[in-house]
Amino acid sequence: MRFLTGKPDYDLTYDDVFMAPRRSSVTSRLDVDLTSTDGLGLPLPLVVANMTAISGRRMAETVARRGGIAVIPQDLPTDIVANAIAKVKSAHTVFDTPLTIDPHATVGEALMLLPKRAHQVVVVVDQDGAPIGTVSEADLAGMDRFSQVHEAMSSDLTLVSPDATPTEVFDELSAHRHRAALAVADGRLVGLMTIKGALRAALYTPALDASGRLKIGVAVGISGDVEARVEALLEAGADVLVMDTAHGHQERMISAVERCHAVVEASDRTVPIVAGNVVTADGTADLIEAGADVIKVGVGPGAMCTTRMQTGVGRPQFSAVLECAAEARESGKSVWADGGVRHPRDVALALAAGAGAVMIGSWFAGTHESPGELLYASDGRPYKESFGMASARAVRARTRSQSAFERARAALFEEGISSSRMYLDPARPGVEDLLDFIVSGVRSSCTYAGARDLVEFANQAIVGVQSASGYNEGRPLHSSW
Ligand SMILES: NC(=O)C1=CN([C@@H]2O[C@H](COP(=O)(O)OP(=O)(O)OC[C@H]3O[C@@H](n4cnc5c(N)ncnc54)[C@H](OP(=O)(O)O)[C@@H]3O)[C@@H](O)[C@H]2O)C=CC1
Ligand SMILES: Nc1nc2c(ncn2[C@@H]2O[C@H](COP(=O)(O)O)[C@@H](O)[C@H]2O)c(=O)[nH]1
Repeated sequence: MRFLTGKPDYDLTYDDVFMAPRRSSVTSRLDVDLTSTDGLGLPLPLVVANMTAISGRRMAETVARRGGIAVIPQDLPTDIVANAIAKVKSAHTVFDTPLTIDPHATVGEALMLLPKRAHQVVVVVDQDGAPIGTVSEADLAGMDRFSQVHEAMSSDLTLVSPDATPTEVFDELSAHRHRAALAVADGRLVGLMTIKGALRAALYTPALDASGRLKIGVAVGISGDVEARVEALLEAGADVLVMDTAHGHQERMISAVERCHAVVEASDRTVPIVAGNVVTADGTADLIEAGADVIKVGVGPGAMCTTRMQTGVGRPQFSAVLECAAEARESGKSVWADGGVRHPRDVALALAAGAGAVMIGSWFAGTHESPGELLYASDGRPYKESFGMASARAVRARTRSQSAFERARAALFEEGISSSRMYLDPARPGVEDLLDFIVSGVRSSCTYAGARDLVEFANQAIVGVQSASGYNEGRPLHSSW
């Protein structure tokens, strides 16, 4: 990447910069290869942040099916994490995991299940797991909540083989005008695919491990028994270990990364270690020396973050990524740009600055796949609650096993928001809708830079610095002025 008119001597946020188009021989946005350049080779350079309100197993399997990866937060007990890993590893790599219900369950129960997946279908299965009907919101509308699901279900089903290609499923659904195809093996329901899902399955490549199962990452904090946690996570099948703390450039962290590295080296697994968060070349170099493969960059840009206001510490994210990525490259390593992403352009700019992948948290909180319950505001808008991992709420949960005194002391140091409403975008209520949105933006950015892949993109991007009015000029107007 080079600056259009020279590098300024102050630091820049994503909003401060723009990309200039340049001569290109890339004729189609579909010719761009978005494989991550962080050494993980993810087909999609996107990572779901290790935040309790955002990253659970539904999120993990959905994002991995489209080529990215989710990181399960460090606050969860290891046995629960192992269970989440097992579920994701057993999920179908092409078909969605269906929501299922007993025919004698109530309409109220079906209505509770529907928002759990963006495909908005619940499959009615018999005691042998065979599909006998489906219900959608339209089928349940106006029904008594205590009536039974079999009274509302539609039993005209599109059944396909789990080996059917996305194009075959697309054609079947178009022909039958059905919402979802049900994949059945040996009479049992094994997956579900909507028409949009079929299109996506044809366009995206899943992120798979060496055994052809979906990938998943897990975070490890620096408090507690790092070695025991890492050993257990390796055993459970985690594909990436993310050593994570607010101040990644501290000696306790460096020691934790060294110990994590030693456990991985002694195991029979080759699992990359991501460590952070830092925002300087020195921090990057120290974590790489300790054994990290990827450095997580970002102090204070996160939507749930109060660090900069509390402490004055942090760094504008574009400059932080640019500097840390350059430092990591010197050792053949890479960085994840973590936090502050609110538009597809921010992802493109992070990749232009040299990030190997981009980590997103809060933007994905307002989706069907985030772990929280779907709630409704007084104006009827659906939302999910989100909170920061350094908020009083998260600290209370993390310190559950400590003494009352230790908990009270820890609570003094909150650096995050305890409650925020992340509204579901009516046009993009599922995380895959957001992935489509981001991917189309980033593919297009690459072609403007004449880049066929993300290595070329980071080499060829030309970035300029803009004023606040320059940024505002680029914002669309949804009504006249
Ligand atoms: N990217 C960002 O800008 C930030 C991210 N976070 C996220 O919040 C989560 C919790 O992180 P964290 O608070 O580190 O929790 P941890 O539970 O991992 O604890 C951090 C440990 O480091 C010590 N420590 C020393 N200096 C600091 C410091 N300046 N900030 C925080 N801890 C310090 C703490 O000791 P003691 O309590 O005694 O001081 C504690 O023992 C993580 O997911 C992290 O990524 C949090 C803040 C900023
Ligand atoms: N200072 C804090 N930073 C936090 C907290 N919880 C999470 N985070 C960081 O934000 C990113 C995600 O950023 P987003 O803009 O996409 O939401 C996450 O990965 C952490 O690094 C917090 O409580 N305080």
